[in-house]
Amino acid sequence: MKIESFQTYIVPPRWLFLKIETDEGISGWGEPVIEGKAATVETAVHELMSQLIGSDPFRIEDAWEKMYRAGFYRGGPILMSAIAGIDQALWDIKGKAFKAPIYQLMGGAVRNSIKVYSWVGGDRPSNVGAAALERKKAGFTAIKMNATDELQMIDSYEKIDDVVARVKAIRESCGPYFGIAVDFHGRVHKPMAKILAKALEPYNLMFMEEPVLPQNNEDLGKITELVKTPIATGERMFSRWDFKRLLESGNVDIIQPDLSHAGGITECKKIASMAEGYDVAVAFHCPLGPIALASCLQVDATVYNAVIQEQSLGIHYNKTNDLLDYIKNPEVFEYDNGFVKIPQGPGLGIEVNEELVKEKAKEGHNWRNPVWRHEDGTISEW
Ligand SMILES: O=C(O)[C@@H](O)[C@H](O)[C@H](O)CO
Ligand SMILES: [Mg+2]
Repeated sequence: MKIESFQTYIVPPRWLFLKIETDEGISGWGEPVIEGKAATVETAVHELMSQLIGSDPFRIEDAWEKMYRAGFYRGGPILMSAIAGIDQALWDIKGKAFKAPIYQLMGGAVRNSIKVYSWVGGDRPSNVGAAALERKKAGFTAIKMNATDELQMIDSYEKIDDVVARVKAIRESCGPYFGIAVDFHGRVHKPMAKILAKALEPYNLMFMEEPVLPQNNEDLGKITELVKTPIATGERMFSRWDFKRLLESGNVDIIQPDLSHAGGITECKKIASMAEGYDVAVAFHCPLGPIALASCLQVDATVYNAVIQEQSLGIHYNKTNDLLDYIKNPEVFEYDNGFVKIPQGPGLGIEVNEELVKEKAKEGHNWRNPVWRHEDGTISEW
């Protein structure tokens, strides 16, 4: 079998899909995207794919090493996201060719399903508390919320009180054992991160995410000295080489590589194995589309230390939304009591609705991260 051709599709709300075709009629799908830079990643996909046309799609490790090593420059969000989507599509092809779900080709399953969390938003404590309770009633056992817009180096204790009030509202509406994760989103500078972490500690969080920016990961030790709360980070780290120092530091409890940003199925399985050696858990990051989610679930099936899966389906997970619209078999994501079952179909287990993808690609998208500014006019962390 040979890789014959490929197409990329920029589709709403902010995604990029890739289809790779072989000379034997089997094709596979990937989702190579970094939010806000879809067109840049698309260009990288085209450059990388030009070196794969004509090669054997089953030699995924070889394709990965070629994309990673032969280019001299390596790593970072753009290249690793491009590699990620190509890698997913090659695994999808291989699974379909062998008529097996990808996890069967990766050593087989250690679990049948994985716990998921939903995201909740809202400015007022009462709204956030009610939104979390709706998720709980819909079957979720855990949610994640953003802490705040930004906390600058020195900032107001009023903002700290506001975050605490929202977390308290969820704790009160959903009870003592409901999972609450708080995403600091790298928006909280170190001096205030210490204060916020301490203020949230009494609420028994499931985890605190990106308490500092990944560029400042050495400061995680300052946080772990202060609080017992599990620390999660990794959505902006892109390879084993990015994760190795973090794991060696001992200052992380849950890593969150993204299957569409960090080199795909092949690389994320390896990152997860490294973490297992440090007794560190994995919660794959995935605020993305159906191909990314399907890829995560295949790897979750094989990773012993995977503890929970992010996914962008919320309270309406059993109704129509962007993620489900793009596939012909939305029932493949089967939710039950806060868990989603591992899909069992060949490859990624999803049937992409190609007609709709083509239709939506005519519309495309121009999604950009919003730009925020502080009172004094300076740019805010997003
Ligand atoms: O943990 C999350 O899902 C967020 O941090 C998103 O990745 C971020 O807003 C970029 O889309
Ligand atoms: Mg995050």
